[in-house]
Amino acid sequence: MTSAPRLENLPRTIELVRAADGKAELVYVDQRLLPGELAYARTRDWRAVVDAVRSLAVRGAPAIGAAGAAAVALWAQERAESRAFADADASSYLSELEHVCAQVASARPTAVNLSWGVARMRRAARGRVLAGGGAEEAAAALFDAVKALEADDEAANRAIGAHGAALLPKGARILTHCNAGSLATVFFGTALGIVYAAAARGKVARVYADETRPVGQGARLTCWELARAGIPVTLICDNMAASLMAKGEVDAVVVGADRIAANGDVANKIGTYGLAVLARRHGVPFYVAAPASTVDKALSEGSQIPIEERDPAEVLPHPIAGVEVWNPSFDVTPAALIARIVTEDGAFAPGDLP
Ligand SMILES: CSC[C@H]1O[C@H](OP(=O)(O)O)[C@H](O)[C@@H]1O
Repeated sequence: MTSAPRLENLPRTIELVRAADGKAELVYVDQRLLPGELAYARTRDWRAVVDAVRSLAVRGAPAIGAAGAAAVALWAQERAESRAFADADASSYLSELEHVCAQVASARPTAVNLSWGVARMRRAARGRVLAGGGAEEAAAALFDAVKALEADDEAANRAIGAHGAALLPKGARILTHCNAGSLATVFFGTALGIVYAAAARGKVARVYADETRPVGQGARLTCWELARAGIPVTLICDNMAASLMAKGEVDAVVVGADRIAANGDVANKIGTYGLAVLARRHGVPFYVAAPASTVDKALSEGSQIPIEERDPAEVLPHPIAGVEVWNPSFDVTPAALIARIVTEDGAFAPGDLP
């Protein structure tokens, strides 16, 4: 069985910091360069953060939620620097705030964490300004609000890990899809957070990682992360999962989520739905790990979840004349195929989410 995971070998994925000059600056791992290079990007420009989310330099539902929040905080800093609050009344500030929040939230449509993180910052800024605070006070309040969101994310992930680890048998062989690891969050991860918590309890024999076409988050990110943490990991092609389950090599499937509808339908990386069908066929429990902020009670069922379609070049880098490409980045797994949804509040049957 595994020993304690070497979490000290994992980077903090994204962090808003105070630079030497006291200004807020976002530091994040540029995940496009992994596994070849662990490189950090630094920016004070909220527009660059939006680009980083769109380009998958920062990806993973909770991580893009933190990025969205930081983008609003960086705008507030830029606004405070650009001109005194005195030359524009609160209503123009709040109008600009709405415009920036809408732009940041539009960076990627499926993960509700992005719009949730932006909305949390919008509330913080509005509260400060409507209470009579100026642009400087609003910027300072947003910096603190982002730090609180970062701390909340890691705490939620560790709670998810503990609840999820309790579901797994000793010697568990776990199949996962995409990357719902520390790299998909501020730190610790959701699906891989369950792996880390279970490994710390000596319950993990091995993780099988789907490569996850077309962007390869499993091959590039999950394998890199688990290997650095000292967790035994085997990479498989997405089309090998069925045979692995047929051989009886999988005790549980554990994946992340980008948005969960009120009835427990789950949007996650494309290919998740197929894994859930295979798991049901082979009697393998299918677990979804996500913070409660991923649950969107405004949507009654999964068919209402917006599914991002990305550049066809991700699938076919060299176009072939006459060949169309369909590249949805997510799919929806019906609640009926899910054994438990694990949040920081516990492990729930899909229809019983609080
Ligand atoms: C911890 S949830 C991460 C979630 O996000 C991933 O998508 P992407 O890499 O495109 O941001 C995938 O759906 C993961 O399950």
